Amino acid sequence: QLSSTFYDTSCPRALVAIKSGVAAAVSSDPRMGASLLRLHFHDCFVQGCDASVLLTGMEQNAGPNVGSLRGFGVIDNIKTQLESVCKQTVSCADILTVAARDSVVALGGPSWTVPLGRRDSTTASASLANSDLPGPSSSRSQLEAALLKKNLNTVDMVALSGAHTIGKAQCSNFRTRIYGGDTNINTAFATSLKANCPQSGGNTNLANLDTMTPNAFDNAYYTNLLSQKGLLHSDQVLFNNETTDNTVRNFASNAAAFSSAFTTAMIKMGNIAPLTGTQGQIRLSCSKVNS
Ligand code: HEM
Ligand SMILES: [Ca+2]
Ligand SMILES: [Ca+2]
Repeated sequence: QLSSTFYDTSCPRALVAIKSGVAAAVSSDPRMGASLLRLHFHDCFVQGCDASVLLTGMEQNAGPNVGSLRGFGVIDNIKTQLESVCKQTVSCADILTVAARDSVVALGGPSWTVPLGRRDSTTASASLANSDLPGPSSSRSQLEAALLKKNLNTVDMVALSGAHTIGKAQCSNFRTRIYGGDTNINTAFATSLKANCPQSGGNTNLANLDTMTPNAFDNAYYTNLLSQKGLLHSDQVLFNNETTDNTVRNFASNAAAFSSAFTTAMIKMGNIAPLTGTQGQIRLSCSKVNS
């Protein structure tokens, strides 16, 4: 059972330290907010929110993760600082969960209270990451199935995808979409993306997931979908003459509705299969299991 007051006596400075570590990192590199948010998502979907994604190797080498995840150094720095004030007390899984919330806040998004008390895994698995993380070419029903497997419903799915209001994606993840693979893409938008994402080569070249406000956590992601300017195939399937269209319209026109659905879904995602009590361990260093 997680509790928002978990560190109130054991490490009262924990939340402030995480917030200031995240704020410093995001102010020198706004994209870091996006990277930390994604790290938390990729953690929670594989074995639960247990910091398995932070262990060097293993899960980090899975398809959706390799050459793509960022932010490990920020988490390591925060952990080092917390170890100096509260020895072996604050888990890496909780640091990552709070850092995801603080990232959203640092980029102008909503805040919420984070339940705490997760412990850290002693294992990680690349094959589990490959099977449980949805990919950018997923259909809407594939996305729904991947989220349902984690007890997240369709509204949660549309809301969580709104995280793509910040951050970037590599050319290899949207090339098919802009070169005729999809018909539900704005022509001028596709043309503009081709300049930095050639048909061959340039696999790691980046484009903003939100073409309007890439460094602001707002509801512009949904407005983009209304004009077929979703960057990934898996973004545009949410607005494609389907049952999720009305939710997209609602979030595009009502920022408060999006904020409320997003915070609800983030808390649900943060509650996926945590290790608690005496399960797992409190790592001393987030990148490796205690020796
Ligand atoms: C619904 C299924 C999802 C799919 C298929 C998906 C897929 C992707 C892909 C392919 C990228 C680009 C990676 C790269 O090119 O290196 C990306 C980036 C990102 N994703 Fe997702 N994602 C999904 C859901 C989520 C969720 C639930 C969150 C968080 C709540 C999230 C947050 C992000 C962020 C913030 C970035 C940008 C990261 C950065 O700039 O470093 N995504 N996603
Ligand atoms: Ca995990
Ligand atoms: Ca935005």
